[in-house]
Amino acid sequence: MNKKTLKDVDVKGKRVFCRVDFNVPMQDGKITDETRIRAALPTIQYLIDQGAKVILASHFGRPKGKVVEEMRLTPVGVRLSDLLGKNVQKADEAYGDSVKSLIEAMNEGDVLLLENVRFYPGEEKNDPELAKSFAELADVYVNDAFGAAHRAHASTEGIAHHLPAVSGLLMEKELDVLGKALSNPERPFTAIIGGAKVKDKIGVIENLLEKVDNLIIGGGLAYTFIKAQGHEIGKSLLEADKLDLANSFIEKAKEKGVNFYMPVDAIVADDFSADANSKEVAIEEIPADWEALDIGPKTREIYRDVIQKSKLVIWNGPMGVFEIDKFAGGTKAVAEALAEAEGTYSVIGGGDSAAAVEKFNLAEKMSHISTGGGASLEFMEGKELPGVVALNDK
Ligand SMILES: Nc1ncnc2c1ncn2[C@@H]1O[C@H](COP(=O)(O)OP(=O)(O)OP(=O)(O)O)[C@@H](O)[C@H]1O
Ligand SMILES: O=C(O)[C@H](O)COP(=O)(O)O
Repeated sequence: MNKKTLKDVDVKGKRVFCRVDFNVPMQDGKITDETRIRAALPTIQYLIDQGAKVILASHFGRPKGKVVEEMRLTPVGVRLSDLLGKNVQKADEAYGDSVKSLIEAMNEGDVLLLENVRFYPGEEKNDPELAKSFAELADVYVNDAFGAAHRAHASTEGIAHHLPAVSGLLMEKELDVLGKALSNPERPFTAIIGGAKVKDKIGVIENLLEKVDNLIIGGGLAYTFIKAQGHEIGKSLLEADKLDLANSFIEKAKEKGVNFYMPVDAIVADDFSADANSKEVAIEEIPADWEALDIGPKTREIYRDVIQKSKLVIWNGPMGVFEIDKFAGGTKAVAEALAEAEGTYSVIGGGDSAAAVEKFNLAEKMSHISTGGGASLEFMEGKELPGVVALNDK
């Protein structure tokens, strides 16, 4: 990476504004998945050990520039204190005099968690005044929020123009793993693309077709490809305006010598629900009134085989409606194939695929699970991430 990292600056005794992504799933005030908090610990612990005054900032949810009581970072602060084994002070605001006084009282190695930065309208607008107000709090800026690096906001981009700005350890690791995979992949290199819509994956498919040896398609978006190839798909998800695009991807794969894999069978259901009737059918035999909600057993075998022969696999998007057990088998089969494949480096591109791997208790078996959903997707599209671009060059 050509950007400065935490190891390139001296933070002893300095006030460090450290942007993290503590946007964790929460239900009734309880954190339901703390992966992102744990992923930020190495940077926070490093700053503590170096004797920095650690000022943590994060967004949470989408409060749209207003204070929303349920979106305060208080529960995150409590959990972070437990995980660090030391007191984390929680501010009720994210800048201004009250915050400055709290910082003045800090000793080296102390940790302060600011309030949700999205309570201020200037955050998402990347308001230069708000960026300055954040910068006034500190001597050094560390961006460890890979999950929010695709957003050009005041705490992810604007602030970097006012302070020495470096990446944190998580940011560095994410960029290293994903960057190496895309620029210098071990081969055979396979991408597995699933999820609901073709629309969301156009850029990723386009970019990956230039790089991979195998492209595997699954999930709801697969049925637009199946329809484009002339098969009836019943009530399965269809984006009628993407049929030509789907065919152009298949053509491009042929031209590039990329093996393009689509489902050969499916689990179809007469309703989108847990108690629907369901059955296995060949892909050319999806009944008119049924919808395909998962890849079938023959497809799973083919995909497993490709995975096992790959040296590197990037996976983004589930193979079926994995939230419903009946239609989780295809996603689980892919996760298991990745877990069992020896000598295969597996990169999970965040979001729903990461949630699926967690659900099947296979997270430990993956080589790298990205903490970014949208951010990893944009990275895989080949886009530059504003939160990274703004950091100081080496
Ligand atoms: N065959 C299908 N029919 C309908 N919905 C499907 C099908 N397969 C998968 N899905 C749904 O697609 C959703 C995931 O798609 P989505 O594109 O939102 O996620 P993703 O690709 O993981 O992206 P992100 O990283 O942003 O979370 C899941 O909720 C899943 O139930
Ligand atoms: O959850 C995420 O993908 C990041 O925290 C970014 O959140 P956002 O999509 O609300 O900007």
